[in-house]
Amino acid sequence: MTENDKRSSSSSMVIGYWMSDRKSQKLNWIEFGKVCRQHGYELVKLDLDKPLENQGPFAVILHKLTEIIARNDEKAIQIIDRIEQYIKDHPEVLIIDPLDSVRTLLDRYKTYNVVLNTTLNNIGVFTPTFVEILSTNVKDNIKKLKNAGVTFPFICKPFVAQGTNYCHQMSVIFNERGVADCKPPCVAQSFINHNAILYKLYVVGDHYQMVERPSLKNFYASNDDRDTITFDSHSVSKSDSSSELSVLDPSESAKGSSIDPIKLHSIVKTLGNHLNMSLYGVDVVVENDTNRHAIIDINAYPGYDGFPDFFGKLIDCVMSRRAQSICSKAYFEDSGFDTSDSSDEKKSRAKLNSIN
Ligand SMILES: Nc1ncnc2c1ncn2[C@@H]1O[C@H](COP(=O)(O)OP(=O)(O)OP(=O)(O)O)[C@@H](O)[C@H]1O
Ligand SMILES: O=P(O)(O)O[C@H]1[C@H](OP(=O)(O)O)[C@@H](OP(=O)(O)O)[C@@H](O)[C@@H](O)[C@@H]1OP(=O)(O)O
Ligand SMILES: [Mg+2]
Ligand SMILES: [Mg+2]
Repeated sequence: MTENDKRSSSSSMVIGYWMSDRKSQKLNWIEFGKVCRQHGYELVKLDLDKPLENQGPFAVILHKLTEIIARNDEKAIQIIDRIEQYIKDHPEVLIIDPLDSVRTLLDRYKTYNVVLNTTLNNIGVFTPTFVEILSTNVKDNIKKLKNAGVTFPFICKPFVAQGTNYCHQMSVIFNERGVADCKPPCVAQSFINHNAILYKLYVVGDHYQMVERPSLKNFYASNDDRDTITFDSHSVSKSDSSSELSVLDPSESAKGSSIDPIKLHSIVKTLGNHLNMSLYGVDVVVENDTNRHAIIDINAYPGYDGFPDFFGKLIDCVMSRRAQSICSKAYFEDSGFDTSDSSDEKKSRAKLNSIN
């Protein structure tokens, strides 16, 4: 009897997972195996070099494939194609999270547009003005920045948001001379002064948690010829970061910004609907003086550093998402929809949403 035969004859359902060894070590992932067993699930690591058909059957696929999607070389494309084919052939499998939704978050420009298209603006939550920079032509870029309303200082972020070794390399640009330092393809985004405090919202299905982190200090449009500052975001906003870029000028008082729990709740509820993701993180800063809340970054499957009982909430998320998907499939089938046809399912999901 093979491992797969044994599995299919046992009563536990299988969660196939993949994340890098580095990530699983960081999360102490072995512990999650125990939590899964307590809830009737078996946790099996996917072998991405082999067909998934021989490794299942899976009830759930749980992954952090950001670095493979972002790699985009021949081998990576083959791996992702194989996973997508398996998902297509097995519509009953729950995937956390859908690859298309993850792809959106891997593109900072698309991500900011998602936020822009929500109603969050009505409650004082916004995404700072941004524009995509695709060329190295400084004159054209200055024009583009002006037309979009991006103001100095602004922050330049690589298009790719996660999973590469350059995606966290950023710069703060103070003047037209600095525009030459933009490294396309990137997104230029107006800098929001926020007294060097970042709020990270970690979301696991219906649960979320806020943690406070250090952030960049206040910067002002300078009349002088100030040089561009370049930095690695991971040296600024980790729980143990102590970058000199986070130290406020002596003339500034570190007045605590007032984070609004209702706004945070609305951010999670609203983005949950728009992103179609269960595992993500939202970075928020509170603008000095106005108290408006700015969403400056959204990450697929973030670090969850400081999230209490992450594994308990993760298994809870898996189980409730499975229940939702089983109920909605039953509803669609009762309504005569073909659930193997994703366009049909989209139409009926819209109908279901309008009823709920
Ligand atoms: N528009 C902005 N205004 C002010 N500060 C910003 C802005 N955008 C980013 N920052 C600062 O730069 C840091 C890095 O930006 P961002 O969160 O977009 O990078 P990242 O590499 O995607 O981070 P993560 O590690 O969370 O994925 C933030 O933690 C914050 O301190
Ligand atoms: O380094 P941490 O553990 O904190 O997690 C970071 C995570 O690294 P990982 O690869 O180890 O998951 C990053 O993913 P990649 O860019 O590497 O894809 C990205 O999601 C960050 O936003 C996370 O930072 P956080 O937002 O939680 O502070
Ligand atoms: Mg961030
Ligand atoms: Mg990010």
